Amino acid sequence: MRAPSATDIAAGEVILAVDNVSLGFGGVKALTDVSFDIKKGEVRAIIGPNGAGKTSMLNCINGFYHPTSGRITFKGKTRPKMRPHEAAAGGIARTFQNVALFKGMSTLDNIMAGRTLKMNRSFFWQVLRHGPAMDEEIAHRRFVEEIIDFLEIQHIRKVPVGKLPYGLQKRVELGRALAMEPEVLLLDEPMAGMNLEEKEDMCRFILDVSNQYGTTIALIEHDMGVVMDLSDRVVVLEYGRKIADGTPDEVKRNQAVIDAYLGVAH
Ligand SMILES: Nc1ncnc2c1ncn2[C@@H]1O[C@H](COP(=O)(O)OP(=O)(O)OP(=O)(O)O)[C@@H](O)[C@H]1O
Repeated sequence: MRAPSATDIAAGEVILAVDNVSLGFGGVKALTDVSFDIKKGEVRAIIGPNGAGKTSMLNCINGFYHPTSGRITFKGKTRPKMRPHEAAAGGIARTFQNVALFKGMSTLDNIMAGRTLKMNRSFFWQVLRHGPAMDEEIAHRRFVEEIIDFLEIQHIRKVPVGKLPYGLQKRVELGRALAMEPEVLLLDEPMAGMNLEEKEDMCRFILDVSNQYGTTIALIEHDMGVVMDLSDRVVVLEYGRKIADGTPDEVKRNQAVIDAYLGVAH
């Protein structure tokens, strides 16, 4: 989907690094001194019990929160403080735990909304829908149609997303994130609230995004079967601290992880 550029990191190299990141809300320490990296092209899971700091970590990575201390490096450069739309324009897109779409708008328009970041023509030309802006809009629409085909949602392209079953809404949200042509895609509980069939479909699309487009994916997921099937590496948080990091098999056998999920006090 995305053409390689000279500044691209090679597959398997670190594309994003989290170094000693801490985040506090008043007296609550959501994250304490967390470090891990994400390699280009991998599927990286972030797991942990409720309140472990997983969403806070994604929010730090996409600029929604600013770490109290520590740093985040993206493509070899320390990330300055930035807002989510700046992070998205820079190549980091995300989806949310609860679907965040324009419910009254169609599937097509929601995905097109994700594309606005890529639009170069001035508002003046866009309003006129004339000349260069028209050519650009046609190219963007073609790109969005490709995503719609890829996600097999042609049959709902005109349907307002508020009328769609939950599983399909999550798929549209994935489409909107893909419309930004992200280098790193952050997925916050992409299977939450889905039935088994919807989960299987979503798993397949996530793997296809990874395999066909080489998009780097970091995901938070509670379903351990899904995590073990999808991920190349898993980082585990508990009470805002990293307690394990490794392949799914390594993490599954890690005693601290077993204890955390069984609720054993440390
Ligand atoms: N905006 C906020 N203000 C105050 N405390 C917060 C805020 N966001 C998160 N927290 C606290 O930070 C800690 C980590 O929360 P976070 O949502 O990151 O965990 P999580 O692992 O994503 O949990 P879950 O699996 O339940 O979604 C929790 O104690 C939470 O209450």
